[in-house]
Amino acid sequence: MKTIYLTHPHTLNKDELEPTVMALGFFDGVHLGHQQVIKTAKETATKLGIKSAVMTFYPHPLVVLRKDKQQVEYLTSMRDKESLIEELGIDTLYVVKFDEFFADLQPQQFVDEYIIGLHVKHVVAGFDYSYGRLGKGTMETLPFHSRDQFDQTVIGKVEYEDEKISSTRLRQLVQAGKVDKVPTILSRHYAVRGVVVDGDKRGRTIGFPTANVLVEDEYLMPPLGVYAVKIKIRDKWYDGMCNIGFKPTFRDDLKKATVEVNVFDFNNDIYHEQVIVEWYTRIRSEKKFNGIHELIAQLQEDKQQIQTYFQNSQECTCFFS
Ligand SMILES: Cc1cc2nc3c(=O)[nH]c(=O)nc-3n(C[C@H](O)[C@H](O)[C@H](O)COP(=O)(O)O)c2cc1C
Ligand SMILES: Nc1ncnc2c1ncn2[C@@H]1O[C@H](COP(=O)(O)OP(=O)(O)O)[C@@H](O)[C@H]1O
Repeated sequence: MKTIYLTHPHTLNKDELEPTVMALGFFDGVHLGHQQVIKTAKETATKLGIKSAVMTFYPHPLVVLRKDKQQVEYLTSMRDKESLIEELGIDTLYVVKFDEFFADLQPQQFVDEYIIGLHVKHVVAGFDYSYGRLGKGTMETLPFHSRDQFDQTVIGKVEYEDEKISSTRLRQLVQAGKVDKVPTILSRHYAVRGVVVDGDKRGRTIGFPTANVLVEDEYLMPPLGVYAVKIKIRDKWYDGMCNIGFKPTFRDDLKKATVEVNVFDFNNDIYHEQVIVEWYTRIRSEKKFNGIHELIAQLQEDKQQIQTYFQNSQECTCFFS
């Protein structure tokens, strides 16, 4: 897959681009609803014998449209989105910088420059997709703005248990700590990327070394607590247990929660390694213990519980293989 970054006004020339079927959307998470849109674009392209493309935007439109919102937390980084979309067999990914100039485009101008102008012959988008200034363009207005240059397929609401599958719903699950419910609508476990950094060097002295993961700050994080996780280190997945918290048994000065993973059946130096943490289930809240022995007893119990959990779950998702 080729990824092309565009900033308004773009300078691509329609005559030098191959005709394509394009899926349009922000696609944060690339969940089951998004997958339906992208797969339909791919299938339509195959049927028509032309190339497939996805157009997405960065950063999230809210960053530009809502001045109070400096940063949006994402379910997928641009890198995750790219590999997930590539996995669906798409030929070209357009990433359009969502800035104030792009946000200000009239709907017709967006269609002229970013659909017709990119040699798109067929558009696929969800029923509630909107485009152009103030989101004035909708799937109802798209045929009018198309100038008969392209066709369209509208994907209806994709639901799970009578509710629309959406990035918002996924965010609510993650923020509520219900990471075990995520796979039903995401089709994989929620995952974040980060790097292993130095901690207090206490873990190894109590028999539970922990990789302190500095998570890339754009990711939405689950709430504080202890979780069953899988962690990918140097191309291999391991089971483990993770605490997101402030270590109240030892510290009362931390400003930011740490993300610490005790990796099962593992004994290597992994400082500075890039890792991926996949969230399986939340087992308890963080507690302040009366000393180190109580904490160790709890960690032994946590480990037992999580090992049993993984023994009983046969599935292997691990998308980012
Ligand atoms: C699975 C797990 C659960 C934890 N639960 C708690 C807890 O409930 N309370 C607490 O104060 N610290 C908890 N911790 C954090 C430990 O206090 C921490 O790992 C230890 O102090 C080592 O820190 P270090 O890696 O910075 O050396 C937990 C850590 C792990 C891996
Ligand atoms: N099973 C394991 N789980 C996590 N980290 C481990 C493990 N075995 C060895 N390590 C290494 O030890 C470090 C953690 O030891 P710890 O004493 O908790 O130090 P720190 O406080 O710097 O995280 C990890 O960053 C990693 O390099």
